[in-house]
Amino acid sequence: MSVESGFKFELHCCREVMRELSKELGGLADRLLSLMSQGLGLKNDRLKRRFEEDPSRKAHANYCPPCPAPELTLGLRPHKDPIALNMLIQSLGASGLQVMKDGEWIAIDPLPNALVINLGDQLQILSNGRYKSTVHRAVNNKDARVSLAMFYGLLNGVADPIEELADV
Ligand SMILES: O=C(O)CCC(=O)C(=O)O
Ligand SMILES: [Fe+2]
Repeated sequence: MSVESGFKFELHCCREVMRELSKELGGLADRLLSLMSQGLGLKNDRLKRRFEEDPSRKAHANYCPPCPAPELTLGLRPHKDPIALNMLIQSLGASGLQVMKDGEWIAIDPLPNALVINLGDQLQILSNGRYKSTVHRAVNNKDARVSLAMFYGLLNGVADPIEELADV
């Protein structure tokens, strides 16, 4: 099998897995948004309805190769995700993800069969600051590390909070 046909074969496999994953995570996102709507004192389907107006789903994979001097580099610089939710799958074995809390970096090590749910800027804006977008980064490691981020949010971004939460 040539490299090229091997690659196509891999992509074909990925497409099915990604379709299934996207479907399952879409269901999870809906459940999370329902709980978050309740947390805001809104109707259960309020956030979901807002996202249905202009939905966006994107997958984004990160690969950090083994690094001989991890203390000198970063895998991903500190940032906030610009979307609403990031449902992140981390490869087991190599840690890397860190979240800023009270001025300190906290390691979020991978656990078997666990997702990391990161809130992004769109939820901070929609909730009028009641939910916070997290600052996070990925440090390098002597071992290779892969993460798969499934982003869920509004395609064209958002400028205003949900009407019921806006300051009057
Ligand atoms: O690799 C990670 O754990 C973080 C990934 C991430 O923050 C991103 O893709 O936006
Ligand atoms: Fe991120």
